[in-house]
Amino acid sequence: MLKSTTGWLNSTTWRYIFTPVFLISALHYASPSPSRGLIVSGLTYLLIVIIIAVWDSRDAQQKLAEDAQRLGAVPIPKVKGRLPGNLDILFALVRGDRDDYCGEVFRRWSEEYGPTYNMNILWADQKSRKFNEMFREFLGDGIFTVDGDAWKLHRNLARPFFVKDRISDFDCFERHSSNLLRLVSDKAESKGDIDMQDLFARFSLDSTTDFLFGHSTNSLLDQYSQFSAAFKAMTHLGSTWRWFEIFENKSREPMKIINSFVDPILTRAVQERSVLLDKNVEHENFLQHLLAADLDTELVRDELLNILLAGQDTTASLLTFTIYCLTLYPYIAVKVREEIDSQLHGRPPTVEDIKELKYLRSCMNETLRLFPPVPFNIRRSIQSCALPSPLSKTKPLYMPAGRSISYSPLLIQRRHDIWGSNALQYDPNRWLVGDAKVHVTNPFAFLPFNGGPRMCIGQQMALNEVSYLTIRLLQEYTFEFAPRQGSALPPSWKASDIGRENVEKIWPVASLTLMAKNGVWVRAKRR
Ligand code: HEM
Repeated sequence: MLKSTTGWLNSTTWRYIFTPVFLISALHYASPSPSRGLIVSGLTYLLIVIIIAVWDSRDAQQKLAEDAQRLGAVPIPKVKGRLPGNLDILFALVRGDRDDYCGEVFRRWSEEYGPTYNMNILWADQKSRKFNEMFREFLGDGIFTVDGDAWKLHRNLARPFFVKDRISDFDCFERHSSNLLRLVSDKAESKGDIDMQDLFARFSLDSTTDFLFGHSTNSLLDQYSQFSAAFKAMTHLGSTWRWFEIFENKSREPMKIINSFVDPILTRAVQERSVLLDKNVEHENFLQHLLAADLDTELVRDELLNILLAGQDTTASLLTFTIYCLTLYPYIAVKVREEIDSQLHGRPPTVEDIKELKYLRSCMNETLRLFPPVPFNIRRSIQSCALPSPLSKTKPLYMPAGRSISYSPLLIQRRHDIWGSNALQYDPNRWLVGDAKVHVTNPFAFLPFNGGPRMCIGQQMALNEVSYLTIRLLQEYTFEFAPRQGSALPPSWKASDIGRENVEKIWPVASLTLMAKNGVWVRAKRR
């Protein structure tokens, strides 16, 4: 279990508030003049707090140094800013997020300090907050937001539903693919541009709700889908909105819309729960699977929203960047289409077909490598430990307990020392020969679905879903990139010899997932 360090009556409160206030009150009353007493008290308070803070900090540093020594580890290199508290580093982060290519600001620091560094903002390592504190209202307690034994319970409960038969429900993919193809067809006929990012977000919302609830949001059939907008709003509120909640609860309206979809389905399913408990009854969707496990209704609701969040944006992101890469490299699109045509001769794919389409899979892997849907991730150290040093000859790095550790699949998967001199090139062939071994020998070299025990549970389902829709699109259309007015890239990118700036036609940005700023606009032509 994770430690709780909060509580208003802890030793910090005593040291910084109660004790100084007690001393000051004593001084104040002992003083002959009230106004002089007030000034003396104020200054004394400040002095006491500074002394305690310095004392505490020295004490803490000493303890950390001893712990590091015990583990035979050295401190992680600290980024050296120019302003006190590394405030300029904080500003650089904000500026980088706004103006630079996704992750570029971190890449620059890694050139200076090595691949692992401590940003040391405001004189402190970043103490972490639990994910569920950030998304409490939206996600409650589900597989994504809980840790320890509670997580194991959720994982064991969910896993059996993600078996081959379930995740290969191509009828579900076909229903929503044909809705999407109809929209593409309309635009192809009118020679209009299409934002594929928007269509893919709706497609994955519709198919994932279908899979989870047995009811689809059908947002592809409704251009002004309220659910789609509300879900987007909730996932993008992230961690900061609570600070502004004093004036307005920004989650109230979107949550009302989300609940108006979820609650009636849940109520109906709960009424039919007794049927689901019969072992001979097959469960058609994840909601029924959870209800049959006799879970509390609120927990069922949380779990469904957790998995909807986990599966929707990520799948949409992979679809978006796959089509983007195929328009950016038309000669690769030609090869993928040839492979699809020779395997399928125009019919929709089966699971077995998808296994045979090795070049398509290589393209998806290459897209996941250069444009991982979760480009940044975060972990928390429960206890202090020694991390293996990325610079092999030095000692391991010391990680104190209770700290946030951010890592970037996007940067790791573009590293030349791991992926070779052509690391930045989109080269599906690397998955067919030689380099494919990289992620076998080092499972953390390629981690779009994460690694370790919390690895994505929906990986195979996502790969089936993305393959299915990509095949259906390529069977019927060719796609050309359509530059969009008002979404020009920074002029400096063309001349840049760093990263992929000079080849990109869209601006990849990181929200919770990787997206294209302003969308991915294409023109479709029927084959
Ligand atoms: C291309 C699509 C996808 C990508 C790239 C992806 C990626 C990831 C990543 C990186 C994690 C680890 C998150 C963390 O612990 O920090 C994760 C977890 C998870 N994913 Fe996916 N995911 C995808 C699709 C899906 C789908 C379609 C589903 C289900 C419908 C799903 C369900 C989950 C669940 C339930 C977890 C939490 C696992 C746990 O904590 O034990 N994902 N995914």
